[in-house]
Amino acid sequence: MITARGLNKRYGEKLAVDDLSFEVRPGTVTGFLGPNGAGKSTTMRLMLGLDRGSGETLFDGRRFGTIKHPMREIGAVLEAKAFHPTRTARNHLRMLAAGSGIPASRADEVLEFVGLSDVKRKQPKGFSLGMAQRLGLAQALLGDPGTLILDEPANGLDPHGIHWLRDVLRSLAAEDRTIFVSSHLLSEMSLMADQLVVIGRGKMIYNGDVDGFVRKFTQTSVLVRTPQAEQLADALRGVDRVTVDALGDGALRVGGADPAAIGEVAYHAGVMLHELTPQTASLEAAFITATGASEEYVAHEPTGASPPSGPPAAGHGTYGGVA
Ligand SMILES: Nc1ncnc2c1ncn2[C@@H]1O[C@H](COP(=O)(O)OP(=O)(O)OP(=O)(O)O)[C@@H](O)[C@H]1O
Repeated sequence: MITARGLNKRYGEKLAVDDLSFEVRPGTVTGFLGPNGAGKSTTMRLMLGLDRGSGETLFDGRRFGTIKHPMREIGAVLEAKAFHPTRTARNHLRMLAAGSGIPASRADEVLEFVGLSDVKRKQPKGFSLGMAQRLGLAQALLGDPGTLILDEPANGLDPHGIHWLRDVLRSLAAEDRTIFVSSHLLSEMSLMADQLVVIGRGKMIYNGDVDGFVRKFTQTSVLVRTPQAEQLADALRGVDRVTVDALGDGALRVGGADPAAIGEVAYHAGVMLHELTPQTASLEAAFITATGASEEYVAHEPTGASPPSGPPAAGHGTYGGVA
């Protein structure tokens, strides 16, 4: 169990982490989500005592700095490619193992586990980002820790690699480990996480399960098709808190009422229905609603002509930062 209380970090005038408190429970994958620059990496560094700030993080009741062999309890990867460039992957892990009283044979085990056996005698400087991420995970797992803290571990992995990572994290969580993993991408988090801690501009936006996040930040709607669209729209607009958008061709998008309520209104108005379909809100939509106002870096639409070359500038709601 990780317990973070009142974490704060200021860079000059800027409050990068603003009074964050949360818990990460064992047996679950907890996703740490936020747009670029939200403060995820800074929070993780604070948790591990690698950055000065205020607040406290306890790992099963103890601060990181008081744990005798941290590698055996907490596996952390905060930066991909943080390896000695010329030492082989295997030697890199064997050296770390020796420093923590872990048998050297464990290096080969974890390299096999992350799929790097074939390149274990190679130097990480030639590794792709995806391979470096796998080596980072191998390093984190070296001491068979009960807690994992991973900053953007899916960054650089191909779709196959992301599915592999999801399966790995889920199976580690199923062994009752505590897994805290950051990403700025909803698509990844929705695959991997059971629980979410969502931040924007250093502040807590949401802390709870993935479904609850979608429910809280999206307004679910119902698609209705009827040959009497105008008549039904009039009847529905008379109901408190119901919103109706006419989509054309006899289709309406209705918010604020479930299919049963819409069916009843239609029945009483003498309207025949051809379709009544709840629209499931995506995690992506929830993320944009939740963090839209707190995005740190937003590319703006060009005001004049399009740039002479390259892709068009991204609009609000994309999180490809322009740091
Ligand atoms: N060493 C530093 N000096 C000054 N400001 C910093 C420093 N490190 C981070 N920041 C600022 O603190 C804020 C949080 O940065 P952080 O890297 O923690 O965000 P993040 O959520 O990890 O972003 P990303 O998803 O882009 O990695 C940002 O506005 C960033 O510019």
